[in-house]
Amino acid sequence: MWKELKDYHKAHKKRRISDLFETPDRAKRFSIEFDGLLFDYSKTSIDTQSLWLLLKLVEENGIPAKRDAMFAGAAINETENRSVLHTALRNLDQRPVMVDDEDVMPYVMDTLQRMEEFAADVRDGSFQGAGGRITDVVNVGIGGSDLGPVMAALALAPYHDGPKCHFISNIDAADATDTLKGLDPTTTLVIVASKTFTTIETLTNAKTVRDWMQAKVAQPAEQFAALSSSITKTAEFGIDASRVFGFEDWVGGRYSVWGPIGLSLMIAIGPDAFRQFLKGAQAMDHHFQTAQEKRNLPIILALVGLWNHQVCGYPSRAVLPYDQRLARLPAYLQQLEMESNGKSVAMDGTPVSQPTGPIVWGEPGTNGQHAFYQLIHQGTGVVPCEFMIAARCHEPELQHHHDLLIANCLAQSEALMQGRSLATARKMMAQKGLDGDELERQARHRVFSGNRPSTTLAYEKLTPYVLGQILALYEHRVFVEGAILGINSFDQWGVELGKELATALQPMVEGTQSAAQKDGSTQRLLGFLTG
Ligand SMILES: O=P(O)(O)OC[C@H]1O[C@](O)(CO)[C@@H](O)[C@@H]1O
Repeated sequence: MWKELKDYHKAHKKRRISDLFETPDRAKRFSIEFDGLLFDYSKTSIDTQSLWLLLKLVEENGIPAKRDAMFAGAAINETENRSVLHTALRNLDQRPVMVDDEDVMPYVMDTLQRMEEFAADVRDGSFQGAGGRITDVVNVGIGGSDLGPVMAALALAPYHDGPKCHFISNIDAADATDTLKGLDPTTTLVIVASKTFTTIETLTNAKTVRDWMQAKVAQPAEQFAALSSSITKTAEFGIDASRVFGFEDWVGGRYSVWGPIGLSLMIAIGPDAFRQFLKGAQAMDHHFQTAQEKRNLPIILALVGLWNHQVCGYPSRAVLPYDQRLARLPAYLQQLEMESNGKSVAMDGTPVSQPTGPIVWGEPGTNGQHAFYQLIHQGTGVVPCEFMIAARCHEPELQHHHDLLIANCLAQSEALMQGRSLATARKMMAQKGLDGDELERQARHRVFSGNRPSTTLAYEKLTPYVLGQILALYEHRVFVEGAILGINSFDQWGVELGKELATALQPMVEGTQSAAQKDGSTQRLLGFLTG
């Protein structure tokens, strides 16, 4: 099917997206409305025929069966022989989910209840620090043990009514130093978040925070909680089992915000709002499992991605939330998408036949407009843009800001599609009184080629429920893209080599081992940095 798709794209390369709107109901036919969301992909070059071909990819690759296998607990993470069951964490109906003939739901619900009880105790002051009621929570984690709660805590800022959340992730001492500055160790709760509890950044930071606390608190371990799948290692660190919230290896790090890794978020927004977050994701799970393929949001979002990257050959995609509180969403999606689908071999170990995941990047609008949009509009490459925007903001008294935000968001996708012709640019310059060569020269700088694809995901308001929907939508998009590409979206071997080499380099940096075996560049840099 790839060949048919590429041939079709080639044959219609010159056609403009704006011309596709000659079909009067295009905006309706190439959009999906579901549960308060509107996903518009009519401003892409996908037409009826290419959509049909793309849907064939879904059929040919057995996506419905693969999806059902994931939800049912099959070990689809074949390189680690693991099930992939982050969906179980938001399976609030408690439909049984079997792993090795055992229903995991009682464990999931028991952990959720323990988290809720602990969060309630922290929020109402039943759980106290040495200096009294907890005022601040510091989550120490990295990657999937950081990005989800960081992103969601910012996204849901209007719902915060608990202690303030802080996050330390980087091994750079600046992160711990700057985060702890101004915090009172006697009223701070530290959550050490690490699935494996072996990650060097997290363990180093956790020890540093413990030392910081030790100066003022006699028993710092009593103000520590842990989120991990290794109860042995958390015990070795000295954290009491009553404050350890576990999850199994069938929850991947970048898919883990729904369970214990979301504890800091739950403490900030409260257990009820956290349940709403889970409910939004659960609604998306249900939609993904039941909606017809061509009306299925994750499937269509995945197909748009495959069309733009694998078929049209655009190397990256930009995530552009017109929602300041989604400022960390691009970073979250970078891990979700690039750690999942940045692979070079198929499930069976043979080289892939298609390029795999694209580069994902982005920033919120309107800030991005005053930074990199120049390249998006007039650069030589095409960057498919994924806009996001809420119908309503949390600040009704500042509605005029939101009106401008909406106008800007819609203006960008319109400009990307329509562009500005040389004829129009010439007219503009003539109106300015230019003529001859100077008119021509100036006009050419003001041409926008247009015909650049974008999608827009519009939602009612950024509530916990909606955030849950959006994140689950993107998770399933990653799954569909990965399954169609035949790769394993749930391992991350590509991060291992760097970790191994860092461990080997440490004694060389400390000066206890010679670097003579290293390449010339590494030796010279080591000399400069440590000499
Ligand atoms: O939660 P852990 O085990 O500390 O791992 C943190 C992160 O490290 C990785 O394993 C690799 O960067 C991610 O997949 C994971 O989210």
